[in-house]
Amino acid sequence: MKQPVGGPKRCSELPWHDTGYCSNLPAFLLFAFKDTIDLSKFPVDRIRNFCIIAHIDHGKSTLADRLLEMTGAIATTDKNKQVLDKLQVERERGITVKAQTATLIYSHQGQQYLLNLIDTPGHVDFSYEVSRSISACQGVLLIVDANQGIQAQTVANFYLAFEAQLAIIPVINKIDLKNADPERVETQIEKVFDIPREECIRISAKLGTNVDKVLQAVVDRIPAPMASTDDPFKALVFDSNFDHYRGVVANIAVFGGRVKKGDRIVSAYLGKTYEVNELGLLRPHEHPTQKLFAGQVGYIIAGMKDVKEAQIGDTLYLQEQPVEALPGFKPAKAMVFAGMYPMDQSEYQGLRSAIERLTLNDSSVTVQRDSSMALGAGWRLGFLGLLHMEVFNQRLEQEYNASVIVTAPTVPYKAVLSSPKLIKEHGSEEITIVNPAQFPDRSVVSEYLEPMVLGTILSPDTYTGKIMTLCLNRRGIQKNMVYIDDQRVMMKYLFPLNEIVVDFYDLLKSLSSGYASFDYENAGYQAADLIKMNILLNGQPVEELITIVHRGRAYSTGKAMCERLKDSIPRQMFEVAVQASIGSKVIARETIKAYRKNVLAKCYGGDITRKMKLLKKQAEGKKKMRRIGNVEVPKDAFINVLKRKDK
Ligand SMILES: Nc1nc2c(ncn2[C@@H]2O[C@H](COP(=O)(O)OP(=O)(O)OP(=O)(O)O)[C@@H](O)[C@H]2O)c(=O)[nH]1
Repeated sequence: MKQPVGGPKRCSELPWHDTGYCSNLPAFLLFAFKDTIDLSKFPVDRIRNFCIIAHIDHGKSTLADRLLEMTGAIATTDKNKQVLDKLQVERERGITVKAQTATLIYSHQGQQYLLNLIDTPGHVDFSYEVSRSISACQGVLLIVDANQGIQAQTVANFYLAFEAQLAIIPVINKIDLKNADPERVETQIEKVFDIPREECIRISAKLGTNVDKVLQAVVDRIPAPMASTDDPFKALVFDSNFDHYRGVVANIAVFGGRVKKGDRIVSAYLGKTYEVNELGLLRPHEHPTQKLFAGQVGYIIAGMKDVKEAQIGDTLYLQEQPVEALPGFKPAKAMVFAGMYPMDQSEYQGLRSAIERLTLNDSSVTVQRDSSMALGAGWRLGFLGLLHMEVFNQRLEQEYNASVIVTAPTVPYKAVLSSPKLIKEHGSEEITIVNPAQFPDRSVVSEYLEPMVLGTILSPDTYTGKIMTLCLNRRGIQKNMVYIDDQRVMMKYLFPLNEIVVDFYDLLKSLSSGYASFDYENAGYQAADLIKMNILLNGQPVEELITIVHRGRAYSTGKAMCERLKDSIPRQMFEVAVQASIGSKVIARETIKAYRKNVLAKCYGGDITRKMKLLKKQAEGKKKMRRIGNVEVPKDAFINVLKRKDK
């Protein structure tokens, strides 16, 4: 592998390589981890594997910081803020995107315990990360904010843990807040989850209050993993990362036996054999050890060159001791698709390599090559949700300095074909359409299907009326409505995914002054009367703006899209007609008046440097535009065009 100039040294070149403490960490950190951990000293009954689950911002990462501090995994300083949120985007947005693992050593009643903690993301788009973290655990800490109470993701995450039959420890966080009402939250927990209020632990993760009780509860209430070192080695891959120097680093939970450096292991999924180069614990940084035993959670590096080789949910076993594969997971299903194009075709290669590298670490993104008349060569990417897409985009810009145009997101529609010729061509009667430009015509289709979701909304009851109107506007069908205490309601709605994917959550938040929360789960497909709507700029159809709409909504959606395009496309030197059409019939039109922006108009006199500065600024602004036909379109216009302004 090529050594980057000035990059970190490879393990084998570091002076302490032979000591078994090698890692890509800087030296001062390495010495901090020079405590030898004899893992064989931790029999399975003194191991606890648990994850922290909660609604966004209820304090998972802050609690994880405190647990790491209290067990000595990191030093106690006020600088420990969301230590497990390692990505720049996580720190900027204050959200967890990727689940992280940390092994803690905890002394309780004279005994040492090995605790494996997995901090998981709270947002609905990343619930896939939660479900796979759960599969490596026997218990969860369910965190609920003492002020906000149970929210939509609390409910969704509770059910993930409940269905997996894990021990659930309810933890009420932020009791230091002035408006904290732990009594009320306990009532909600009793009512919604049927957990006795006595089981709740009231804490302040920020101040560290009662966090020791959480550690005790982990040991007392979460069962040890059911695994034996006498069994053949068997491990579940529950996460993986790509490291440019060492290849794939797979996070594993050992369900039986033991594995050591130099062992030859087999991936049950691919049937390929690898040699174990390195393994160890995550504390939370990599801490190499000689072996991993049944019940433990750690990482393994075995010369896998692509994350596809370390399939999430795969089983690893020793070459000489084949075992039956563990159940694994359903692959994450992309629910939102969008085109991604370089701002300029000369940046195509750079963007391609950035996308490839980023998808190496995020196997839930699907990538297909695509091209368009206006935007040139690009890709069609599939994401778990809109936030996932935004985070991916932000990471491309921040970590790879790539500037991209993202087209309007769409959901995966299906069509049942009626034309025998097309059925033969596609090899099946039912096709999935992820690019609206390829939406088949009604004449060759017997039925269109759209993806549905079951949404859960929790809100104070004062906003119920407004929320019901919003849901109705989004073709929602109410399935259920219950009070979870004397002021808060939980509503269940069946929605077409397309209606909630772009801006539903923002609108729900703003009409409830931030108090309502929303989560959803897939609910299959339903037949729908769908049509393809074109958008034309000066008579030229723009493929990237083709949208699939429900027939009953075509007129209002077309009108709204034209209005929003009028707002986002700046005036040009000529008049621009923005039209929405169905087939050849124009259903809406807006006109952008001609205008010539003379940036020097206010520049009196002959200050040449000032003039140059203004002209440079204008040129930079133009770089963020894309020419479609003869019209300059800002890159954000493609995505903003779908954002509605429901009342
Ligand atoms: N007052 C108070 N604030 C807290 C407490 N715990 C966490 N916070 C704050 O709540 C905010 C969210 O905390 P995080 O730990 O990032 O929450 P999270 O659940 O990990 O968030 P996601 O990763 O986005 O799901 C931060 O501003 C924390 O400082 C607490 O006990 N008291």
